[in-house]
Amino acid sequence: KKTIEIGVFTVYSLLLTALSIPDDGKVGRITAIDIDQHTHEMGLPVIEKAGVEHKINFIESKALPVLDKLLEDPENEGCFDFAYVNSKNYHERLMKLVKIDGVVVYDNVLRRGFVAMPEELVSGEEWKQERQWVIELTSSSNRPQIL
Ligand SMILES: C[S@@+](CC[C@H](N)C(=O)[O-])C[C@H]1O[C@@H](n2cnc3c(N)ncnc32)[C@H](O)[C@@H]1O
Repeated sequence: KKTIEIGVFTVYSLLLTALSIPDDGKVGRITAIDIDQHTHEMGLPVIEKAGVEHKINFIESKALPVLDKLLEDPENEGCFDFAYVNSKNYHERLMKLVKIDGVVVYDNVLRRGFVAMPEELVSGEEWKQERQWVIELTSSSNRPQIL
């Protein structure tokens, strides 16, 4: 019901979330953050056509300050059911904001398939670290679920 999306771009995934959550009459159930308002505006006509604009609270900003601001209010801890994100930089904060039985979806984490390869086939320290992070993240039993 209550979701957060970091990195909206031209609203492809945001539209799907907005169509999927129930329309319970409450506005702004999706907190959508992007540093670039222009790409969001490109997708806005589609959001309007789908009739889901009222569900979205778009914030033009870098994501970290918004997440920190949310966490200043203890009532926001564990308040999100779902998060959609494509960078590991927000992980620690999202673990506080998303409820215990919530779901965090990481987009773009297959990292050129490196996560499925033996480490010796992965070239570059940065990619090795990314690979290791994804493996640890997805094999941990921590809640919320990481998809
Ligand atoms: C790969 S796109 C997101 C794709 C989108 N989720 C979709 O399904 O189409 C990444 C987006 O992250 C945004 N972005 C990059 N750095 C950011 C930051 N520090 N805070 C918020 N948004 C950021 C970019 O402006 C870009 O729109």
